Amino acid sequence: MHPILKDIRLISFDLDGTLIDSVPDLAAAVDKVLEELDLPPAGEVKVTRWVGNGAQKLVERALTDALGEPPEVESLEAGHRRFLYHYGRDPGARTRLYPGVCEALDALQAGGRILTLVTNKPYAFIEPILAQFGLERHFALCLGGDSLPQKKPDPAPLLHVAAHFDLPPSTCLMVGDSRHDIAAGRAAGFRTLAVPYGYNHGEPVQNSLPDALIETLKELV
Ligand SMILES: O=C(O)COP(=O)(O)O
Ligand SMILES: [Mg+2]
Repeated sequence: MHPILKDIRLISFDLDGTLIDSVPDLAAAVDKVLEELDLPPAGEVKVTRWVGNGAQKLVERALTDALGEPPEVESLEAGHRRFLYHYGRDPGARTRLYPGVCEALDALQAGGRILTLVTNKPYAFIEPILAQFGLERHFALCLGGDSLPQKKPDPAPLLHVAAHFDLPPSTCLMVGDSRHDIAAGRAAGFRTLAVPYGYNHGEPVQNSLPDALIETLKELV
């Protein structure tokens, strides 16, 4: 067992870039939106740097890049709607689990810890993706980026989770791939653990000074 788990009763996992490599499907949906607008495709390398602040922000970054200036409000809203449509058709088609995810979730759950999911991804996509990998039974509570008025890096989703289970934040751990996970965790009073293989706007997540860093989730258990 990793030493950071001592006294930890609840763990909140980030989804994109932590449990799943979702960029192939996110990039495909972004590129469909751009294609409908006769704009050039963005591709996976750019999308990897844009993931992390939810679907609308992803579309805004893609449109800004393609247009050379921020989109009008109406174009952004339309692009966001088209993105949700395209991504929602099969959100897990080319998405893969990272190594060690199943083993870690199984072992942590068997060890009696409460597992929760706190992602900035829209809530509607969580269940189909978890179900595709047989992971839905692991999580006692899932929050999407649109579940509350605030999303990570705001601490509100994590504070909501801790309060829901009536636990002090100091007994909770946030596990994520980006500076938004570490900032939210720290602001909520959670302990923080980072994985380096995900998406962090092209910056090493170590720069956010998490309490600990592991190479894969296998190291947790
Ligand atoms: O949808 C996003 O932008 C990122 O989602 P995440 O919070 O699961 O990394
Ligand atoms: Mg992430």
